[in-house]
Amino acid sequence: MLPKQAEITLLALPAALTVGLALSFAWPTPTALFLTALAGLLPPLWRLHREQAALAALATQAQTQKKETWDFIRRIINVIPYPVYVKDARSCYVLFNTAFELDKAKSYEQLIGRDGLAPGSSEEAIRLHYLEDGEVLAGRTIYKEEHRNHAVTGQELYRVITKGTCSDPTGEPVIVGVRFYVTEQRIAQRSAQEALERETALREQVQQFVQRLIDVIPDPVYIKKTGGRYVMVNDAFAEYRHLDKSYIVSSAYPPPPAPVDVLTRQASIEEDNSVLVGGEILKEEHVIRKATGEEVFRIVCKRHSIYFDNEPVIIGIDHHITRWRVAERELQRLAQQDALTGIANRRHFREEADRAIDRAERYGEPLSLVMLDLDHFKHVNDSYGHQAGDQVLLETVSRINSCLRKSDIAGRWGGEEFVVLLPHTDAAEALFAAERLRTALAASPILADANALTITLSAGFAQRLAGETLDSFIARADTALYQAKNSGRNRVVGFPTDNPAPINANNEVSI
Ligand SMILES: Nc1nc2c(ncn2[C@@H]2O[C@H](COP(=O)(O)OP(=O)(O)OP(=O)(O)O)[C@@H](O)[C@H]2O)c(=O)[nH]1
Repeated sequence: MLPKQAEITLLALPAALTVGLALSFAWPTPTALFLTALAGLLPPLWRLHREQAALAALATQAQTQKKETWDFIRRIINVIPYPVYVKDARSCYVLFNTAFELDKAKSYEQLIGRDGLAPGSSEEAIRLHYLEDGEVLAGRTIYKEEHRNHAVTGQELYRVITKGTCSDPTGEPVIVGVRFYVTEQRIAQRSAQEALERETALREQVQQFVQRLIDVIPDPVYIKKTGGRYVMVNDAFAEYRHLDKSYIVSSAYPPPPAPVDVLTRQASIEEDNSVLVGGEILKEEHVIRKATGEEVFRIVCKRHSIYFDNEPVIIGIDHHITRWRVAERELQRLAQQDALTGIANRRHFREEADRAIDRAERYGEPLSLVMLDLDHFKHVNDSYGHQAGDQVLLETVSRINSCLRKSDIAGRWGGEEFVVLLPHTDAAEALFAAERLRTALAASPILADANALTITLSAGFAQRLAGETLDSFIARADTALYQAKNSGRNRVVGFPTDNPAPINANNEVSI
């Protein structure tokens, strides 16, 4: 647009030309000539005027178009619910949406054309602000997440900020920034993480408690996953396996197999598989044999369960009862044995004799019994002492045992009285067996407390009659023994099988 004076000048020039020409024809003075010359400048000045006017119009149009474009872009970005802004090369806001105004908690007027720095920002904050904008203008793209509190409301915020550069409609470089809020997601993530951490801590506490609980149990207890992977074992289990507890549960795959034979192990694997799919194993007392040959008595219980990580597991307890069984066996042995001589006591002998009678009855086999009594044993005790008497009893049993077959059963009937059961033996064979016993004792003196004592015994024997009870059987042998004592001692007397009546002198068998 030309200034007003220039327009007046240009409009005055045609008038000056007209006046100049009229005067030069009528009165050709220097003034007229000057005016004529001035009028000659008219065409170029007019052209200049037109060109300047056109330029001014173009500039006005460009400004209008830029404003329209800016307004259009602003309408577009106003639709975006996240703060979006454009800054010029001086880091001042030239365009932004209403979400950005709300985000900054400032009005349009407070933001437009300003750098947006909070009043009182530190020099370092200002420096970094311009440094980052400078880098963006140089081509760097910013992508960062910030965790902060809202300047006005104090609300906790998480936002992802992106900044890049491009040219504005006039070709000037600008910074385009977008703030994307992820507060809800991040808080939800954080809550989930905190919940997970709480659950993990709780799980560890529960695991520690369970560990302490099972460590109190004196029997091996374990929790096992598929493939024999142990996830928890107690002290007793580690001790039984002779392995470190942490090694058993941390070893990748799987710990050394249990020290049992192959068949036992295979059976155990099959049991595990059935429990893992929901079964249950309860094995009453049974015996396994360790590789060392040692017997282990136990009661096994395996139950299906779900571990903390939702995997199926076996909770197992091996109730070891070996020491009770060993003690029980020992008690049984003691209850069955005579304390001094170690052979069967009267009660156990009767049990064994009952079984032998059953067998003999079933198979129709002969069965004989010999009652033995030391002669004048009281005299040994009285003369040499009780201890010497004991030594005599021990040696007597030793000699009795040396004369018997494996299937024969010897017992102490009481005091210095013994009983021997002879399976598969009839009266004739029993006579020889009893005589062998008598001879074995009388053959050589017994050394008792440095005294060589010649000891003899008397014996009575009987062959069992079909259907006869043990008491009757013993009574007949005892009757024969009584007869042996009465007829002089150191002898064997049999109760005849063909005459179950009480013995008398005529049917006595004596040697
Ligand atoms: N040292 C010892 N003596 C025992 C034991 N049990 C019983 N006696 C003794 O054995 C003796 C048995 O004596 P008696 O029943 O009179 O019989 P005996 O002296 O052998 O006479 P006869 O049988 O008639 O030949 C008693 O003195 C008992 O005290 C024992 O375990 N050890």
